[in-house]
Amino acid sequence: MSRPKVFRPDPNDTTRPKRGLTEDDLASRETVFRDDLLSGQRILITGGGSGMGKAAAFLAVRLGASVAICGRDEEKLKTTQAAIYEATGTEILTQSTNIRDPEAVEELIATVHDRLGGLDTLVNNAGGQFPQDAIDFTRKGWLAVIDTNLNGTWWMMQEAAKRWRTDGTPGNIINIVANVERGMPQAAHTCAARAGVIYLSKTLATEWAPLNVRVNCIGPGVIETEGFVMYPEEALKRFHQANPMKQRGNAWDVAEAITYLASPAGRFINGDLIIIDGGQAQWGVVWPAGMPDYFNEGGAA
Ligand SMILES: CCCCCCCCCCC/C=C/C(=O)SCCNC(=O)CCNC(=O)[C@H](O)C(C)(C)COP(=O)(O)OP(=O)(O)OC[C@H]1O[C@@H](n2cnc3c(N)ncnc32)[C@H](O)[C@@H]1OP(=O)(O)O
Ligand SMILES: NC(=O)C1=CN([C@@H]2O[C@H](COP(=O)(O)OP(=O)(O)OC[C@H]3O[C@@H](n4cnc5c(N)ncnc54)[C@H](OP(=O)(O)O)[C@@H]3O)[C@@H](O)[C@H]2O)C=CC1
Repeated sequence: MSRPKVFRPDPNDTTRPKRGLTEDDLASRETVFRDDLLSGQRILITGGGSGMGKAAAFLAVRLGASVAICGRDEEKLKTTQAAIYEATGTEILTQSTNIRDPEAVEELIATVHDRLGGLDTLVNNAGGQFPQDAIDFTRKGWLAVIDTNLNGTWWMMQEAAKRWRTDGTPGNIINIVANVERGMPQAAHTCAARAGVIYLSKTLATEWAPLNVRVNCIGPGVIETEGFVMYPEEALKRFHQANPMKQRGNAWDVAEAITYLASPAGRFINGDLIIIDGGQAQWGVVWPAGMPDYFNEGGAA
């Protein structure tokens, strides 16, 4: 199998299909949850302008929550804000923020408290990576992925918790990570960062229990979203073949799990990792987009 050494998506390539759930889907898709399940809750979702974060924002608003979203791209945030308003008549709060910048994170948490009157649940969903063999990572590339997924998530968690401690109010943190239990070739940087977040979360679940702050992670498998643009078409054709259900998940699968943890049903769940991957971790090869020839020669186990 020929594998590109570097794949850089072209933002102007209009030939690639648009992936992920549409705004109409997000506005009307059936949910198992009660209409007012999150009524009164204030929820901040990082990376809420697209993909799973956007789905979680739509669902939370539909279930009565006050929602804030952030991301780097202001236009993306405004588009999502307008779509949610059109679907529900509810205005969400947006603030463009790079989670890698601790001062911007400080401002974001302060704004959310000022504008929503507090914060009940923080969903750290912002993140991502590019596919590359680890040996070829540049220093800048490695640092970009670690800084976003590990440091950025940490700045958010720490700032939210400091405010909860000062105010003496309870808190709930849900970190979206990835399914890294067996590693993932061509995504070693993200595996390192996500493993860091998982064990940070397990530790803080205990350390912050006296503050009445719960911390959990959700590990999605391959979930079809706008973020798929980071991967070549050839690789995308193979993703579902590495799954025993021969399917990809969708953003709603993850949005409903976030909702479960944000709701009173999650009250006694703390320090855990919920995997949503259709069983991929239990089966098959760890290369989501196919193996190099080395592993195929003579038949892989
Ligand atoms: C062949 C395919 C095999 C795939 C198998 C493995 C992976 C499967 C994983 C499947 C499950 C996970 C799926 C998802 O997560 S989908 C969601 C994806 N969404 C995103 O990733 C969006 C957010 N991502 C980003 O914003 C960026 O990737 C990044 C996290 C790096 C953000 O950094 P920044 O904004 O600083 O990025 P820059 O563009 O400035 O780049 C900084 C340096 O990083 C290196 N780089 C960046 N892109 C690539 C690339 N495509 N290939 C190689 N290296 C890259 C590079 O050193 C950049 O610096 P220079 O531009 O100066 O060279
Ligand atoms: N889809 C999948 O199969 C899987 C995804 N994941 C992870 O789930 C999360 C959501 O992914 P998904 O919805 O698929 O993809 P998207 O690319 O749609 O979402 C990623 C979001 O993160 C935001 N983001 C990235 N970097 C930063 C930053 N430095 N500061 C603030 N916001 C940032 C982006 O917004 P903006 O560009 O505006 O900054 C974007 O909205 C990501 O962490 C992803 O890596 C994990 C496993 C599998």
